[in-house]
Amino acid sequence: MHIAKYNANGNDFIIFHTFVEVDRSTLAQQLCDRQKGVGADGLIVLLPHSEYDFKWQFYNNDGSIASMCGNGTRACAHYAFTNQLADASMRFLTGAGVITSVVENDVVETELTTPKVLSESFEENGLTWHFCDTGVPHLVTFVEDIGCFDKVIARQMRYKYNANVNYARLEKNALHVRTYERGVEDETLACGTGMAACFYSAYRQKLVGTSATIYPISGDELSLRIVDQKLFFKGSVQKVFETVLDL
Ligand SMILES: N[C@H](CCC[C@H](N)C(=O)O)C(=O)O
Repeated sequence: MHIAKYNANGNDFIIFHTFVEVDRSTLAQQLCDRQKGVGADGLIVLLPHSEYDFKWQFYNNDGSIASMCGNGTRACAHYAFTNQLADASMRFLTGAGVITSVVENDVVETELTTPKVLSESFEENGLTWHFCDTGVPHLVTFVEDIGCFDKVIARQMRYKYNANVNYARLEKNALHVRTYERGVEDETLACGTGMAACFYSAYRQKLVGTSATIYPISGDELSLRIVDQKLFFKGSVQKVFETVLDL
């Protein structure tokens, strides 16, 4: 099995393409295991599709299926273009709907799904939470010091609301974001839909304009912009290696 390992600003993925659509939850757990496998936050499998350039299967590293993955869309778009599976501008089907991504060298911009507010903002654990869906559900809280990211609180909120949990610090027109990711069950170095949820929550409160620079804990720089209620997420991706596994 030919696979590629991608790094999307600290969120890392194993990617391959195939004609065979089967449940790959167990394979995802095996390949994503950082001690016994290749190691990654998720597995992305590209499959043929009659209407779009391809469709994908996305698995978190615990084998759970997620409908969307912002960083994953950028990595798999680069993979698809590099492997001549799609042109530089492509449309592919995810569990959250059709995604458009555009590849330009190592920079990829994805038009995410239309964001949805999931509840009124609320207080819990001494913090104000905003709840939205940017392809998957995200809780967002704004803090003065991103160092106060509390994994115990994040884990508790993740299970109570079955959502990813983000702490964000606003700085002029930039956001610093830390994310506890559902399905990884830990903080990841970057979470695309999480960064988008933080930007969208800040935009709705008029804390940022129609675009902003976002810094995940990896320190990389990404950008988000909103046009006619559509979110555009842009940043670099890196193919770390490709190899053949005798699976
Ligand atoms: N862990 C997420 C899916 C991956 C999201 C993240 N890796 C991204 O870049 O959006 C969930 O199960 O809701």
